[in-house]
Amino acid sequence: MQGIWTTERIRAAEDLLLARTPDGELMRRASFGLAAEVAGLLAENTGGVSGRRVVLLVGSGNNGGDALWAGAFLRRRGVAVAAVLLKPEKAHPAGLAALRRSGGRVVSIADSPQWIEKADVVVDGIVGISARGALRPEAAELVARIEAPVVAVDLPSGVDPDTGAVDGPHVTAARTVTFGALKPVHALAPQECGNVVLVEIGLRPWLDEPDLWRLELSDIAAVWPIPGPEDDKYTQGVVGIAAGSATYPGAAVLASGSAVRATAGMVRYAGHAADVVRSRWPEIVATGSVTDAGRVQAWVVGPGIGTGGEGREILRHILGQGVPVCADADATTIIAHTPEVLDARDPDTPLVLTPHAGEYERLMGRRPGPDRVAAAREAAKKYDAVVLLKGHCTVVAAPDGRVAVNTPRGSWLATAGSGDVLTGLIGSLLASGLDPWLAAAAAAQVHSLAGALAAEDVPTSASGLVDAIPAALRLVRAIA
Ligand SMILES: NC(=O)C1=CN([C@@H]2O[C@H](COP(=O)(O)OP(=O)(O)OC[C@H]3O[C@@H](n4cnc5c(N)ncnc54)[C@H](O)[C@@H]3O)[C@@H](O)[C@H]2O)[C@@H](O)CC1
Ligand SMILES: Nc1ncnc2c1ncn2[C@@H]1O[C@H](COP(=O)(O)OP(=O)(O)O)[C@@H](O)[C@H]1O
Ligand SMILES: [K+]
Repeated sequence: MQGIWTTERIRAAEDLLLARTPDGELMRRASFGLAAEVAGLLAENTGGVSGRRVVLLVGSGNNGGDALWAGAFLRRRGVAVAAVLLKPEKAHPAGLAALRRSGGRVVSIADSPQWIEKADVVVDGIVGISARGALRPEAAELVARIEAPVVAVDLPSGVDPDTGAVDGPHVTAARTVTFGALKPVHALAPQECGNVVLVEIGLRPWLDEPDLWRLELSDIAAVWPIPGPEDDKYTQGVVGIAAGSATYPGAAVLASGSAVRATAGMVRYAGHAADVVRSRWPEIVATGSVTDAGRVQAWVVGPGIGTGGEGREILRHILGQGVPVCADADATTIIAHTPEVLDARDPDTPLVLTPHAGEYERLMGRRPGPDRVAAAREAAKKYDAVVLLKGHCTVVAAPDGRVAVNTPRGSWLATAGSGDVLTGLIGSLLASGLDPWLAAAAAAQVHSLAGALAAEDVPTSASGLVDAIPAALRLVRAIA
C-alpha cells in the first residue's frame, strides 16, 4: 500500500529532517530530481535537452526555490532558462543566486508572455504545500498564457494540497514532481497533477502511520480470494444479492453477474427478477424472496429494490442476518429516510455504504463538499460503517479512521449501472471474509481497472464492465 500524508504531517517530518541535514541539502536533493524530470520531459517532447527553452514561474516560498535551483541544474545541460519572479523581493535568495551564476536569466512579468509562449516546458514553482486557495490574479494571468506542458513542483499551484479541491484558476500539469512522500492532492486531483513522480529526499523515516492509503495491485492480489485444494463452493463464502424488481431487472443482472465473475464459490439471488437473473446467469441459485434465500456469508442489498415498504422490509431482514452487508443505492436512501431500520443490525456485523454525492446528502443532510476525505470519515463514524464515497476519485473510509483513495483510470465508470457492478464486487469480497474496508477499497480498484480494460479508449457499458472483470483480475494477479 502506498502511504499518503497531509501537509501538516509532512511539514513536521521535514522539520525533523531539516534539523539533521546541512543547510540547503534537502532543496538540493529535491531540485536535482526535479531538473532530471524536466530534462526527461524535454527529451520526450522535443527529442533533446540542450538548446531547449524552459520558463520557471517562481513564487515567494521554497517551492519557487526548488524551481530556481532546478533551473540552475538545467543550465548545466545547455537549457535556456528564464525565470519569472512573481514577487522579486521575496524570491528564494540562494536559488536566485544559483540561477544567475549558471547564466539563467530573470525576466519581468511585463516581458514574460513572449517567453512563456515560446517555452518548450514551463515549471510551476508558484506555490507548494503552503498554498491556500486558487491562484492569485497575477499568477493566474501568467498561467492562462501557457501552452507548453507544465512540470509542477511538488503540486499544481492553485489546487488544495490536502483536499485536491479546485475552486478557481490553477495549474494543470503534465507531470508533478513531489518530494519525500505523496500528499493528498496527488491521489485526489489526478486530472490536475498528470503523472506523479516521487523524488526521495530521506523523509520517510520521519513519517509514521500515513493519513491515507492507496492500494497497489499487489495488495489486491494478496487478498483476492482464490480457491485452494481444500475449498468447495461453500467454503469460499456465498454471497446473496437482493436487488432489482420485475420491472427493473437490470440492477439484479449486473450486481449478480459481477459477483459471479469476482470470485469462485456461489452466488444466491433473492427478488422479483429471479427468472431474468437465472436465464442470464444459470450458475446462480435464485429465489423470489430474501426469506427463503438460504445461507450466505454476506449480503448485497439495494440496487433497484425501491424505497417503499417492501424495500424497507427486505433491508431490515438482511440487516438482521448477522452477516456483513453492502447496502447500496435504494438501501442507502431507505437508511437515510428511516434510520431506525439500522436497529435490526447486529452492531458487530460489518456494514458497507456506497453513496454517491446525492445519496451522501440524504444520509448526512449536506453535500460532501470539497474535503471528500473528511466527508467520508464523518459518515463512517456516524453510521459505524465503511463508507465508500463515489465520484471521480472514490474515497473509502472505515469507522476507525482508515481511508483509502482510488485514483481513477479515466472516467469510463460514469455509465448507468456501473454502481451495481461495484456492489457485486464488494459483496463477493465481504462473503470471503475480507476486512470490509479492504474489501471496498480493493473492489473500487478492480472496478476502475475493469472500466479501463473494457473501454480501451472508447466508451463502454456496465455489461462491458462485468465482462472485463476476469481480465482485470488476471492483470492484478500477473503483477503480484
Ligand atoms: N521544507 C523542506 O524541507 C522542503 C521544502 N521543499 C519545497 O518547499 C515547498 C514549501 O515551501 P514554503 O513553505 O516556503 O511555501 P510555498 O512555496 O508553498 O508557498 C509560500 C508562499 O506562497 C504564497 N501563496 C500561498 N497561496 C498562494 C496562492 N493561492 N497563489 C499565489 N501565492 C500563494 C504565500 O504568500 C507564501 O508566501 C514545498 O512545496 C516544496 O516545493 C522542498 O525544497 C523539499 C524540502
Ligand atoms: N467521472 C467519473 N470518473 C470515474 N468514476 C466515476 C465517474 N463518475 C462515476 N464514477 C464511478 O461510477 C460508479 C457509478 O455508480 P452509481 O452512481 O451508483 O451509478 P449507477 O446507479 O448507474 O450504477 C461509481 O463507482 C463511481 O465512483
Ligand atoms: K507548484
